[in-house]
Amino acid sequence: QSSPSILIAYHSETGKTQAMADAVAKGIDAIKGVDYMLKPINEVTESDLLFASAIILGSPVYNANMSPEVQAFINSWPFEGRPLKDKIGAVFVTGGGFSIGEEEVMFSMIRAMMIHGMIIVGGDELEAAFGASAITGEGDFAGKQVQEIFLKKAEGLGKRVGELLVK
Ligand SMILES: Cc1cc2nc3c(=O)[nH]c(=O)nc-3n(C[C@H](O)[C@H](O)[C@H](O)COP(=O)(O)O)c2cc1C
Repeated sequence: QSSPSILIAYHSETGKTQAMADAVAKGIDAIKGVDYMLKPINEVTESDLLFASAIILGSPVYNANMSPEVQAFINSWPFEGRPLKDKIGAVFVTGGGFSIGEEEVMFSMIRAMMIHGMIIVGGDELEAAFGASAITGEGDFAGKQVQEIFLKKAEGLGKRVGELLVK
C-alpha cells in the first residue's frame, strides 16, 4: 500500500506564499511514511485533489479576502457526491499587514473546506492555531524574505498534518 499523500496547493504572485508553501513541505519531510505534492494552484488537477489524503491550501490576502485565483480554484473542486469529504484540510496565508485580513482569509478558506466536509486542523503551535500566517509588509517584517518566525509556523503545520495522517 502506498503512503498517504498531502497536496500543498498555493497561489503566489511575489513569492511570499510560495516561501510558506516550501516551509510546509519541509515540515512534512520530517515525517516518515507520508508523501506530498507541492504545486501552484494552476497546476493542480482533479486527480491530484482526489488522490490526496490532505489538502493544505495557501493564499495571499487581497483586500481582506483570499485571492480571486484561490476562490476560483476552490469553486472548481469536485462536489457531486462530496468526494473530498473526510480529507484533512489546513490553511496558510501571507498578508502585508497586521490585522488587515489574515485571519478572515484563513477562516474563509476553512469554511469552504468545511462545505466539502473536510476535517480541519490548525498548526503545531498555539500561535498557528488556525493555520500558519505570515506578515510580509509591515514594520520589521517588511522586506524581501518571509521571516523565520513565520516559516516555523508553516513547517509546524506540515509536520502536524503529516503526523495526523500517520496516526
Ligand atoms: C491587490 C492586493 C491586495 C492586497 N490586500 C491586502 C490586504 O487587504 N491585507 C493585507 O494584509 N495584505 C494585502 N496585500 C498584500 C499581500 O497579501 C502580501 O504582499 C502577500 O504576502 C503577497 O503574497 P505573494 O508574495 O505570495 O503574492 C494585498 C496585495 C495585493 C496585490
